[in-house]
Amino acid sequence: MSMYPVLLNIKDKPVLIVGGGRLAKRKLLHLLEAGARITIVSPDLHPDIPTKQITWRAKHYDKSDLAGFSLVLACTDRADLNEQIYQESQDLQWVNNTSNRLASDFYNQGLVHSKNLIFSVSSQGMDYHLTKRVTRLLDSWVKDELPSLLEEGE
Ligand SMILES: C[C@@]1(CC(=O)O)c2cc3[nH]c(cc4nc(cc5[nH]c(cc(n2)[C@H]1CCC(=O)O)[C@@](C)(CC(=O)O)[C@@H]5CCC(=O)O)C(CC(=O)O)=C4CCC(=O)O)c(CCC(=O)O)c3CC(=O)O
Ligand SMILES: NC(=O)C1=CN([C@@H]2O[C@H](COP(=O)(O)OP(=O)(O)OC[C@H]3O[C@@H](n4cnc5c(N)ncnc54)[C@H](O)[C@@H]3O)[C@@H](O)[C@H]2O)C=CC1
Repeated sequence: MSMYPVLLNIKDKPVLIVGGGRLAKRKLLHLLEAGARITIVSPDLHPDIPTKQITWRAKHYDKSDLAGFSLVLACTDRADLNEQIYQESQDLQWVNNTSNRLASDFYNQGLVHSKNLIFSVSSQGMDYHLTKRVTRLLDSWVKDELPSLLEEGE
């Protein structure tokens, strides 16, 4: 069985990120680019997180934080807590557990943007190192080769 890939129109939709570290920053930037309304629950925030563009709950996570969010990213450095967030979510909530792919409702993908095109890479959770390598190769190809190939096709 394979996973089902989609593009979400997430503009103005509320998204919860639990944890405010390096990984949260990386996932946040893609979500902000797509216009999501982000709330972060974390006692601290990575210095590169743009505080003016998010709502920050400066506290430790508890279950009540999940209320009102369909999409949740569990990005803390505690695998047990990320798992707890996944377990405490309701049926209609989708949780990205970043420390255990086997207890996660959705995965992020390697992304390359080029004008209106989005190229995404996924190993369906099997090998993120491979995904990272292929994404880098794809990025070079999109920059170096694609423009001339598109010109030829015109
Ligand atoms: C299932 C998934 C869920 C999700 O995160 O959505 C997942 C899971 C896990 N990743 C882990 C670790 C790392 N992942 C990366 C990198 C990326 N990981 C990404 C996606 C995904 N990772 C999803 C499936 C992807 C697929 O299907 O192929 C990318 C593509 C996109 C993104 O992260 O946005 C991005 C590369 C893109 C780019 O760079 O372009 C690095 C390297 C780095 O950070 O530089 C490390 C550190 C390695 C190290 O330290 O050696 C761990 C162990 C955690 C632990 O040990 O605790 C788990 C948990 C597990 O596998 O169960
Ligand atoms: N899926 C992926 O792509 C990757 C996953 N990881 C996983 O992500 C985890 C986090 O990594 P980093 O962001 O680098 O760690 P980090 O240490 O930079 O950030 C962790 C954050 O979680 C917060 N946190 C801790 N306890 C909390 C609580 N009770 N409530 C709310 N927030 C809490 C901390 O305050 C901090 O802001 C790693 O341990 C690893 O399991 C790491 C790299 C890639």
